[in-house]
Amino acid sequence: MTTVPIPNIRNFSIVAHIDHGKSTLADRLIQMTGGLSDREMAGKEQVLDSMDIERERGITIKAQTVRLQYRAKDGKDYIFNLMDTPGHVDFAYEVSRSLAACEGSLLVVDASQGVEAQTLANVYQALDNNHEIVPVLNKIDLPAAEPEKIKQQIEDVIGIDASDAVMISAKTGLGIPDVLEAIVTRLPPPKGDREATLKALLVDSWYDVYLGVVVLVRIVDGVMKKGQRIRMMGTGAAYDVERVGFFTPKMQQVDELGPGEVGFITAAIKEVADTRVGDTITDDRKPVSEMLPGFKPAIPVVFCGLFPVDADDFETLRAAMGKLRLNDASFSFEMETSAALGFGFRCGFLGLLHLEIIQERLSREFDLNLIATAPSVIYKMKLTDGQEIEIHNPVDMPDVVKIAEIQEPWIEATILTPDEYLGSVLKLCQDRRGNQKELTYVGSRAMVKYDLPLNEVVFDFYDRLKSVSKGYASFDYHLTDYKPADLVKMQILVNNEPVDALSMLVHRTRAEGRGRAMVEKMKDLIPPHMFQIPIQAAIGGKVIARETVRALRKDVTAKCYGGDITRKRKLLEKQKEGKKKMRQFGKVDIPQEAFIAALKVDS
Ligand SMILES: Nc1nc2c(ncn2[C@@H]2O[C@H](COP(=O)(O)OP(=O)(O)OP(=O)(O)O)[C@@H](O)[C@H]2O)c(=O)[nH]1
Repeated sequence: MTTVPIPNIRNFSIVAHIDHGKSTLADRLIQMTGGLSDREMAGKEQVLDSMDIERERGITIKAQTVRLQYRAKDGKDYIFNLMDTPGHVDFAYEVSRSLAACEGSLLVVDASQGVEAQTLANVYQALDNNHEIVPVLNKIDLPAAEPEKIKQQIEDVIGIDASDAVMISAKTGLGIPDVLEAIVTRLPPPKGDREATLKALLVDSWYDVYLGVVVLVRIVDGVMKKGQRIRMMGTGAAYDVERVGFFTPKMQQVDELGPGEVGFITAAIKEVADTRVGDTITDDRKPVSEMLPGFKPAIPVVFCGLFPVDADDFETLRAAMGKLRLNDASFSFEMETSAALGFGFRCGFLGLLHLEIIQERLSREFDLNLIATAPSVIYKMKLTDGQEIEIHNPVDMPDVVKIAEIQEPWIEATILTPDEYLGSVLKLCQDRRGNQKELTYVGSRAMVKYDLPLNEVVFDFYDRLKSVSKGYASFDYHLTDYKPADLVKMQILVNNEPVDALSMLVHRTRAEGRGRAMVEKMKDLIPPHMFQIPIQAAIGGKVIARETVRALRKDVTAKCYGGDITRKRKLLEKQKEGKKKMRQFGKVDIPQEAFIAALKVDS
């Protein structure tokens, strides 16, 4: 039994910064190797992005894999397994698991833009996985392309040889044959032992309405066959393999998958939750003794409450979330009740983009109108009685006198920005309690590294960064550690009663600014009532900002002089209708927009 190279296979990913052309290149590779006919490609711009929202936003969310057949210039036939990876920082975890299943990466860099924050983050992950890297300069059709300069940049910043980078235009198709050849000649083949006991990596799993749970596997040793009884080593569960196959991207079934191959299996697995991504799959009758290294599970880092605007939608919301979770184990939810917003769910996400995508899918695919409460991170609290607890909902915060210390998560952020916006970027980071760690230059652009509290980033950091840099700055981050923080629970009181859905944990120095901005927004959006309504931001018993909604002077019908009764009725009807979209809170009706606006303030 020996581990040998499997010479006719190449497994690789494409790593790139968002918009540098990863999906366009993937489509070209599929097209040139005959995976799909031109007719099938037509009308679908990006074949690998299967979800509508993905296509619309141009962001690849769920990692997908296709098998391509290629006859190289050496006259031999090769099998390529192209593992698609998402480019956005929230999905770094999905990138890492795709990378673990292959031996090499094409590093795509936009020749008119150069190296960006996610280029760095993704290529470092590929290098961590011992990948061979082939640099590919894309968009050389653009007049602004500067391939020689960008090659130098790749060498200076990333430290890999870019002298024979492949120059392409994924859009026009120029240079694509060179990419195919480079995959054969420059990326290493996988290694494995066909005679050994089955050992495979569980790369991904998802729910398909026709096939049930589909598991994406990378075979390391041995073979996986139809009818074979397999065991998932992490969970201990055993299954009989029903189908074996791969995607071209069309589904194709085969009898078995051998070492070095990537493909899918189905096996009467009930739920995606029964499969653990990173698990080792082996033969149930003669299991291997050692598991593959696997990878860390994706854990939610950002939380918020989601409440239906219309209370009658609660069950629909529950069902919709259940459906989304079937294919996204990193999204979590549990029921929550709020005095202000009624029944809803506390949800956990990988990051802000993940939150936005889920929210958008709920409203678009399930036609739900939702209010999201302020995003929160996980805080660690040491209590005076020695207990340690974790909190991601300000509502659960214990009484301050019981808290000995609060700790919050910090991140290391890498930001690349054109020099002219550097001042604004530094100010933004500084305002968000950041500590600058490093400032270097990548060509004419500055690269800054900052330590920042995650809690300051989850609000609107990314939007602000884009706006202060006119869209030119790029950003990537990873969690580092927890540090003690002077955080306080800020409450918003409407008519002297705290509105639970608007509570948040903020840094003491930032509380006043945020509180003031929130009460100002609410003041403009809460309609006048028959009485005066104070709106206050408070920490403990101390009011830090206050606005007042003045009382209505007259009854709405007063100006009708008691004359025209139908007109009077109409006015009353109208008033009633307006009320429907409000939340009755104590004696005050708060419109939905007021919640949404208060939670969206930037300060
Ligand atoms: N001019 C030019 N435009 C290109 C080229 N390749 C891609 N584009 C365009 O660049 C944009 C981004 O391309 P995508 O392939 O969606 O980029 P991506 O890296 O997959 O982005 P994400 O899926 O968001 O990670 C699209 O509008 C493409 O049409 C190229 O070679 N030349």
